[in-house]
Amino acid sequence: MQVAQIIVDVPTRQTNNPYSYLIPENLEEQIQPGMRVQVPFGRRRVTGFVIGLSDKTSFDGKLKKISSLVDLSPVITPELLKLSEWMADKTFSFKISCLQTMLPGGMRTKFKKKLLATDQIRDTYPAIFHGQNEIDYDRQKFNNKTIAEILALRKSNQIKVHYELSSHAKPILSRAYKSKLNQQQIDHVLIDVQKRAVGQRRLLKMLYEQPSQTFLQSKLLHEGVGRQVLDTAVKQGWVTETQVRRIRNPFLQPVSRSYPLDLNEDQQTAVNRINNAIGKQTDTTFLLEGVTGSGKTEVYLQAMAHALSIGKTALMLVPEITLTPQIVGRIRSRFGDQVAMLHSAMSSGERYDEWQRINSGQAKVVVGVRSAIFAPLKNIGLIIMDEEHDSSYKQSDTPRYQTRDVAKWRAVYNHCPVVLGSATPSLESRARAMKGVYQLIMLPHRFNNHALPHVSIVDMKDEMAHNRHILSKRLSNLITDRLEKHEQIILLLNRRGYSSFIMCRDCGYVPQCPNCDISLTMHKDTHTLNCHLCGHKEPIPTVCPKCHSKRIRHYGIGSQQLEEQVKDLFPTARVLRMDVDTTRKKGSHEAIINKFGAHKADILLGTQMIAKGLDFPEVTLVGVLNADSALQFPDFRSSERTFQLLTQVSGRSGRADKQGEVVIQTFNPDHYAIQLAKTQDYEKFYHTEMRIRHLGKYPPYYFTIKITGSSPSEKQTAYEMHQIAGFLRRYLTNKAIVLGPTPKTITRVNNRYFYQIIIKYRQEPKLKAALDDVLVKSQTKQQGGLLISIDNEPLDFM
Ligand SMILES: Nc1ncnc2c1ncn2[C@@H]1O[C@H](COP(=O)(O)OP(=O)(O)OP(=O)(O)O)[C@@H](O)[C@H]1O
Ligand SMILES: [Zn+2]
Ligand SMILES: [Zn+2]
Repeated sequence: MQVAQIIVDVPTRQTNNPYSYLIPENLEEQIQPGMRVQVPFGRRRVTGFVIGLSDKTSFDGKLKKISSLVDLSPVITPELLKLSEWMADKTFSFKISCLQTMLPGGMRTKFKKKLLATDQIRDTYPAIFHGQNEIDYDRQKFNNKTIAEILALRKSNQIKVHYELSSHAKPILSRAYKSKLNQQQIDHVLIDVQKRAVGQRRLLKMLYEQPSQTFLQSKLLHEGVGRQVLDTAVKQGWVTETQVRRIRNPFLQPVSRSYPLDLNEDQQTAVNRINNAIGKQTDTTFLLEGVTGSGKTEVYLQAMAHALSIGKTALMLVPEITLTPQIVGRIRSRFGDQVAMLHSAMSSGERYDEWQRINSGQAKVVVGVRSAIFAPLKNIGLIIMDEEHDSSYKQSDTPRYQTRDVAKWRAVYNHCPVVLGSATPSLESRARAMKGVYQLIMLPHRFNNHALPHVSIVDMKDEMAHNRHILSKRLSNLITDRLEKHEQIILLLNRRGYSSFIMCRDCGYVPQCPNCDISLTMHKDTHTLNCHLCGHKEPIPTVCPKCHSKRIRHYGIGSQQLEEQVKDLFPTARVLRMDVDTTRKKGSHEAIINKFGAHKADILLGTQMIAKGLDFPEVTLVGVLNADSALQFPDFRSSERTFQLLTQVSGRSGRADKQGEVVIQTFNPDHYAIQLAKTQDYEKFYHTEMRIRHLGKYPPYYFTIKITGSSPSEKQTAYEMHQIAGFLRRYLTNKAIVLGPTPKTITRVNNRYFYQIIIKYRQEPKLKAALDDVLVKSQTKQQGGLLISIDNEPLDFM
């Protein structure tokens, strides 16, 4: 008898290793690693992932049996199974969490399975299909013998399995028609149809040419066969009406085909080096450092094309906010229907359909955000991470993985290169390139040698003395100038660390969240004060609860207010706003960008969303309204973030023939991150920042670990965290630096108190063992609700 090793869906330390279950006899041939099953666990029934199979002989004692199958074919590839093991280890998380993370959202929760059969199979297996082409698998009570039969059919591809989300993602069915006549009969009918009945003749011709084809109604209508004609055709018995499942199409608009462009010398060198590695199947990591507008995208496209040309697939990742229709359009125009897209703004049904196209090998190019790194793509020839420095590549919840590391793991597995691309590489990556761990490829000039934009800095301290408007004199003069010249403008409101709150002008009172140590943010659209951490909401007060003054006002500025002010100042300008509020609806992000791209607006204003990736030739002015709001963060990476953001957004200006200009408004005009963004001198920034990191013993000179502990009692959190810090100091070498515990910047969230410990180290062979020990102890003791989490290479120390 065979035994399956199963990781059960019970996320605890004790259940982190596989359990063995007997495979029911009928299913022995069918169960494969990567499928999900239901198993008895204690008194419950839980889902689990089969990760391996073995012979019973090595087991004594009584094993429980697998109760039922969840999947009829593997949903996790052998590669991803292996990856999950590595990832659990690397991110200090449970294997089950890693496996779950790899599945597209919809499949993690509720879904139904449909079996789809051809007419022939339907009739051969009446006990399964009862004369239908499509049945609900879960509704039927099949015995194991029938299930084995179904699995065999599925394995030999004689039937198809389709997952359907039971709740929101219903399949889309389209009306369609199929000929009931053979060609001879059609000939016959045609004799009787009058010449004037153009529609009928057209339909019959189409049926004649493809008698076994199922025609979508939409296609027929498009071809000039009207509804009336179709009704007649059904009545006359020429066709039958049916429904077909339509694959959801996440690409809203068709794109026209594009062809490889002639590369300039730098681009050609880059492509040659990457293609060479693709051909040789080496797992080299390249850092493609190219200034904004240098043409990195074309390099990606041609390297991907090379991977496809030798029969491989390609995976390209982009940050959440740059997965703009623009970049997807460029990729799709080159590779057509081979492209699958994975993005969080897609419905779970769409994501499932795309995932399915990838899993089945139909899609050969995948473009997506962070989670797309788990696409079940086989035979990968190239992995690209655009804007590799972007913080969205690090997952902030468990499993806290860094996409870059996963990409490198998959590259090793697939023997393919990774390309990390950026105008402002992360210090980590650039430092690795300097050490020769990565290969550095530079694109130092803009395409066609267009000049980088001219950047000026406005000191808002001076400005405030005579102008209390959010737009400085210089910026508004330039806006007027551009409007006159009929050129376009982008205005960025930096929202990181910036919120719009209300304050009493008489006593200084600021409303706070009752559950968290943070002030409430004003939401004009819902007329509420909201807590961004726990979701608490309350009405906006009209009198100060503390001193009863009526002068309780709104401070700070949101993009909505900015829009109003800009419209006030420039009443004739056509203004578009892009932020979370205006992009909530599906397709709205795309609509705004298309509108701006078609020059149906003069000013595009918004938050970080507009900072990256956009390529519009008519944009010749970029204004940054509050450059330094991120600088005030107590975080060692805040200078790097600020520099990157300013360089990126400046890079939107003057990308074509016209010289671009940038105005940066700031209260810290002398800060090096701002000064160096002015000259867009990455090289100097890199060296300056590296010196600071060296002095402060920060990454990339040191590796870091953040341990966060929380409980409902502050005293207890502090006590337990002191114990842990003490243990680490005793256990690790004296070269490791253990900082804390300290309360986190926002100590109380949802009435739990958060403390943290930071470990900095260069080489610490016993670190892994120590941290595992911390986790095991915290779980077994449960310590009255103390929850511990470990973040390997955290993005911040806050
Ligand atoms: N070989 C080429 N021939 C013609 N045009 C090109 C070529 N390479 C790039 N371009 C054009 O140059 C512009 C900038 O290229 P692209 O958008 O790829 O830059 P990028 O390096 O990705 O910049 P950013 O980092 O700012 O997004 C685009 O309009 C692109 O079409
Ligand atoms: Zn007051
Ligand atoms: Zn709160």
